[in-house]
Amino acid sequence: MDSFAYRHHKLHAEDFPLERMAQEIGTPFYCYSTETLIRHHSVFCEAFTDRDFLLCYAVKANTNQAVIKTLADQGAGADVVSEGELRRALKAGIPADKIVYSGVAKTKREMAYALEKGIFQFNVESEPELYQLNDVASRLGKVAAIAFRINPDVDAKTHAKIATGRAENKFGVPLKRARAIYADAAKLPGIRVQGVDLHIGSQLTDLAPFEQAFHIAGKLVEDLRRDGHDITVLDLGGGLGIPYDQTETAPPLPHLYGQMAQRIVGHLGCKIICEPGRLLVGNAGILVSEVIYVKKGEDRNFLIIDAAMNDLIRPSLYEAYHEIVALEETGANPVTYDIVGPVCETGDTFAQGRTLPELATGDLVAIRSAGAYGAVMASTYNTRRLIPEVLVKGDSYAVIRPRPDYEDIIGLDVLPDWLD
Ligand SMILES: Cc1ncc(COP(=O)(O)O)c(C=O)c1O
Ligand SMILES: N[C@@H](CCCC[NH3+])C(=O)O
Repeated sequence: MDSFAYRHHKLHAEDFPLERMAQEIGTPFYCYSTETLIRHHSVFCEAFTDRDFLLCYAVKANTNQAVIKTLADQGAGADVVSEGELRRALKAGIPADKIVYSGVAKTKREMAYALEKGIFQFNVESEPELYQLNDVASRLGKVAAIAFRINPDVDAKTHAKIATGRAENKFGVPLKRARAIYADAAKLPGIRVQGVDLHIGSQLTDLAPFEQAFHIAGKLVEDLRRDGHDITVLDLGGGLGIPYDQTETAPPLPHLYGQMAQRIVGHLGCKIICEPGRLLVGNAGILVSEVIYVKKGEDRNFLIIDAAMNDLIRPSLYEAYHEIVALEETGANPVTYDIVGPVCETGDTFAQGRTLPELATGDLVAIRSAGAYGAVMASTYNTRRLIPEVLVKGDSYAVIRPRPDYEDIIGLDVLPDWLD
């Protein structure tokens, strides 16, 4: 098993008391490992040693305040896409000058907030956004440091819903118009052009699309410098994939990604920014759930667990594979199950045809690789409560986000007088 997998034996290690946690907290819950977060952060940074490098954790992957703080304490910056994420990153202690702001639809309010905080860079994705940022900055007497996110029209060879670098995707400015757009930006008093940015998609399992995109970005940096722009920053985005299925070949490790990046763009002497999200947190988290019923269908066994699509939507939304393991290795006979949740949709299925030791009501299972795009994409569908998030450090754990009371969900609705 490679160093990026959330090590299975950890589930049973004495210092990782999942069964006790389940009793104390109740299921389902997310559990994150401090040790794994720190290891992933350092492995990624080591891939870019000896150069001006900033890791900006894409906080959208997991916005748990303790997770962000753990990475902030390691020196991570942040990639944010909303005022909420910016507030979270600042609250976790990430200095504004280590924060980049991505996203296709930054509002005036969000721009003003980020300018007031003095973030390192706006990654601008369109001309209208450029002009609006110039207006907001000028009004505040500020100058916004920017990179344009370019759309290199590269196929990231990942799930269509998370590929972002093709011409038909909404992201970035078209490469063909990039030089003209940079020329326009250079004339604006509220704007200081400093970089080039890209992000071609998520869960990439092959280096080739990255390499293609980095070539394009590198060539653009050279062209822009020839046009007279002082380009000092190259933001390569995130997207490096993680192993979800241990039976498949693992995606390339960060040191290979780093070597490739340095080979393609190292000579430019730019400050390199990377925005990994999933890679840092994905395999640092699991979702622990309890079996409610085992139900015999016409031709299959359903393992009905207390977690559902509203807690972890990736299998329903992307047909994503997550390994599911029994917490106790009982040695019971293997049984093949469809593993489903309680929500009233057929899509509330975590896995089909999985073989596990025979399980019964009350047994615990862990859904692995659930640290990225898990809790952050949760909803209260079926009026289910958001589930607790727990951080483990050594032999202790802390509930970072407790399970809310039902009244805290239901009481959010304020009835008008005429219904009172
Ligand atoms: C602009 C940007 N940067 C970084 C990321 C992080 O991607 P990943 O979690 O795949 O590393 C994303 C999400 O895909 C993104 O949209
Ligand atoms: N939500 C996606 C990743 C999206 C990346 C965001 N830019 C997933 O679970 O795989």
